[in-house]
Amino acid sequence: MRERAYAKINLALHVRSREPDGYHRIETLFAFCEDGDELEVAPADGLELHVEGPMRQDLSDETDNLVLRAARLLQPGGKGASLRLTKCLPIAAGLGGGSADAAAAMRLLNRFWALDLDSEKLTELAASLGADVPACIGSVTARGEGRGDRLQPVETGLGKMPVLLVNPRKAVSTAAVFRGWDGIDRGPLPDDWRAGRNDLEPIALAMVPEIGEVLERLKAQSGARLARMSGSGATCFALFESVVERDAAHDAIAAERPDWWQLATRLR
Ligand SMILES: C[C@](O)(CO)[C@H](O)COP(=O)(O)OP(=O)(O)OC[C@H]1O[C@@H](n2ccc(N)nc2=O)[C@H](O)[C@@H]1O
Ligand SMILES: Nc1ncnc2c1ncn2[C@@H]1O[C@H](COP(=O)(O)OP(=O)(O)OP(=O)(O)O)[C@@H](O)[C@H]1O
Repeated sequence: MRERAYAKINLALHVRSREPDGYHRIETLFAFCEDGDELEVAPADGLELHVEGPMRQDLSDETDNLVLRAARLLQPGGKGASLRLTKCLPIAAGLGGGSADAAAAMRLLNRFWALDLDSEKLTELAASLGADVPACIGSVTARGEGRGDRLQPVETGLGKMPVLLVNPRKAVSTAAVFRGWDGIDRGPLPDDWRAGRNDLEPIALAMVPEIGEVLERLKAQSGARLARMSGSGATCFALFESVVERDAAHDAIAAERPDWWQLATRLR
């Protein structure tokens, strides 16, 4: 049995207020790409996790991996599972990689252990693992409020639009970026998300100047409809009218910055 952990992007993200517990109330539009990490499960006596894939080395201690935390959350007495995670998404990148892994583990183990939890129950349980995990359960385009965990599916009309993701290989701490918010509410997420913003973009950009260069290069590509940072960065995305234009952009950026991470994908 396997599940894919779909890469998350925030098409827009507005920060509205800081709560007394330090978390922030946001309004965001989540979208998901058809590619990401892969998770497989096989029978075992206890719980075990093996990590492989190109981004494996950037993950520290495996015991606090979100996949195992998700598994422990659902594990019924006496059941085991051997999980294999193929880590393709960069870590601390604004793509919700760990959150997508946790959500994929919950969907997978719900089937593997025949727990029969509906997606509403999974989404509710997911909130204890992180703000992005509930959205990653369904992995469909949705408006998120509160911490990003109050969800409303929306139809954007974007379909399976081609997407290019670019990360300058600089990890960004989500907590540090939120701490940099100046407390100014710049207004709600508009109905037309294109007219929105990512309020975390200027904060992350001040911490990682390369984000400016990524955005500049994406915006300069022919056919790029919109380029914006995702989540707390540093990954930025651009939407393209055609696969040909997306792939041309990928090749042009790879030629100029072979050191950057890129993923040519589509919205799911
Ligand atoms: C930036 C986003 O990715 C946008 O989708 C999310 O808001 C963050 O999602 P996440 O990484 O799953 O976040 P969590 O693991 O819950 O929180 C990491 C840290 O980010 C900060 N945090 C997160 C979410 C939120 N609404 N306000 C916050 O201030 C908190 O300091 C928290 O300790
Ligand atoms: N399976 C996992 N994949 C990635 N990170 C994990 C995983 N398990 C635990 N983590 C930890 O979670 C932290 C955040 O990683 P993640 O890649 O999910 O964040 P992100 O891409 O910044 O997400 P966001 O969109 O919220 O900004 C890292 O410090 C990492 O060590």
